Amino acid sequence: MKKIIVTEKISDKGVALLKAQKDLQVDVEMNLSREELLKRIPEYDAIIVRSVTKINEEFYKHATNLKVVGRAGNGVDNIQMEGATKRGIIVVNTPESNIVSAAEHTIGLMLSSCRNTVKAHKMIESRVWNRDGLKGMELMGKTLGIIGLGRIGGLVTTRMQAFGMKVIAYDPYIADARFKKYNVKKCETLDELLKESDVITIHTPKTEETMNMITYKDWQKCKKGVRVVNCARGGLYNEQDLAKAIREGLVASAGVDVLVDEPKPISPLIDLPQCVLTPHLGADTQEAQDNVGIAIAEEVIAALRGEMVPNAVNLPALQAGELDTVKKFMALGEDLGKLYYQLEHNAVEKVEVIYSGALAEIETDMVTRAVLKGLFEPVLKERVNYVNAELTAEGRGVEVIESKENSPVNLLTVKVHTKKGTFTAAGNVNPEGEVRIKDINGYQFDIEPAAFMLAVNNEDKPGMIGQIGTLLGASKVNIATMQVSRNQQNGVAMMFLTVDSEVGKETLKLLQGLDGITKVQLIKI
Ligand SMILES: NC(=O)c1ccc[n+]([C@@H]2O[C@H](COP(=O)([O-])OP(=O)(O)OC[C@H]3O[C@@H](n4cnc5c(N)ncnc54)[C@H](O)[C@@H]3O)[C@@H](O)[C@H]2O)c1
Ligand SMILES: O=C(O)[C@H](O)COP(=O)(O)O
Repeated sequence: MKKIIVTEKISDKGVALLKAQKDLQVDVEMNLSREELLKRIPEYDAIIVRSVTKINEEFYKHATNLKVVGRAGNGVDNIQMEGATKRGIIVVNTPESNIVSAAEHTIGLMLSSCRNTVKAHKMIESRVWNRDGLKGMELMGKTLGIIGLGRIGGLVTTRMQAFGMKVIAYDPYIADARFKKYNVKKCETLDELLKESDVITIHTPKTEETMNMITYKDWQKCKKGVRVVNCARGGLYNEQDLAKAIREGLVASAGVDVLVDEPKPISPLIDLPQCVLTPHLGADTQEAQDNVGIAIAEEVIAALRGEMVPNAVNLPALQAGELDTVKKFMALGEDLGKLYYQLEHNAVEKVEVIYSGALAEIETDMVTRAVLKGLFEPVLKERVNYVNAELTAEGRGVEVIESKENSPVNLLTVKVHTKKGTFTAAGNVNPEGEVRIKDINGYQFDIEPAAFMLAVNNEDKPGMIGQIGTLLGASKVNIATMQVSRNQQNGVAMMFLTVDSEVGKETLKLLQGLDGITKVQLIKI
């Protein structure tokens, strides 16, 4: 039975969904110390975390059985991705599930910091009714600078346009079309945004590039009295520098949901009355947490069962509509890949994956990964999977070339190059949606892959089929299908059989000894 540990609070609905799975054991352990977690993690196949648990190299070294990291939320900066990928651990998150809550909280922080709401509340709490020093700033007509026009940046844009703000944005990684779609002026540089904005809101991920993106000298470039909101990640601006800029009046206010040292409540911003702070509450609404909990439960369950997961962070993204088509070609690619090491034993130097005809139109990245997974599986077993298939090839010095060909025929061809020659296998998915192997080393077939198959090379002469059938019959192996192919009369022919059960070593030896049989190999798919 696979085991999942949940180390941070996710919604009851998410936990209930996990617990409803009969083939999974779920442990919710929210108060484990780091030491306890590292001690227990070898038992688990999957872990579900939020933004606090650090999934780093130290963690992976202990997580010897781990297959899935589920991030119940959006940002994955607490998860070291390279470590997961090289170990074949799939990382899944729920990027869309809490973005509305995060956008609304951004706006809440913007309004409350621009209107001194918290300072005013504190005064009333101490029974003082005094409006002096509490004058705020209206947002209508002001310029809002959005750093990072992604999902949340986009939601904040449309909402603040409704407030009558002019929105400008800096995001060097997105196409101009997105700026147009949101009717937002594109800033070519961060400086341009800093100079023009009355209010700045940050919505980038935390990366090496975005850490400390805004420092003291940058606040000096801004309009005096600029306001800032950060509902993205702690550390995107330098907190010491922002505090200095606020104390000097360069920045009028800050709305802050995230701190660089969180969850420790340590920051120079905390003591400044111009700041409104919340303890990373952007995603903390009933709605977002229900969405996130259910979504992460579904994804982790699917990933543990080896199914395709739409939000796998360390796998290529697939659109919902593509998923079904791609899945079928992945099955074909994996089967073709699996043939090589079961039929040949030479070290692989290069793999070519050729997509012909309509296949060239599909999203091929996952299919190529499936070919590589299938190729290495007979020798590496479960150590290779879709996540680390490309890295596995690279690590073994295998060059991978993917190409697309115009052709009237739809075909997926895998060519495995070795010092001793090239092995070729090709196939397609027929109109009924069934996988078919069409060609092995130039021998034409139409084989429906099965769990147990026999590939036989034999002299092209009478009596070959009969001998094989008789021997397998005597060994109580039932033949499901049998196809014979040859390139030339009286040359070497190839037979391909699917059988209903495993063929024992003894039977294989007897088959190998039959007159005219040159090679017999058992293939397991
Ligand atoms: N406070 C919360 O509770 C909360 C909730 C959800 C998300 N978040 C955080 O909000 C942030 C945004 O989330 P999202 O879903 O909108 O992400 P997203 O990936 O949809 O958008 C991020 C955008 O930032 C841009 N970007 C990256 N580097 C940049 C740079 N150097 N300069 C300018 N732009 C850059 C990207 O091109 C992208 O368009 C993330 O950091 C996420 O972790 C916080
Ligand atoms: O990235 C996110 O989803 C938000 O920052 C929320 O983080 P949390 O799950 O720790 O609240």
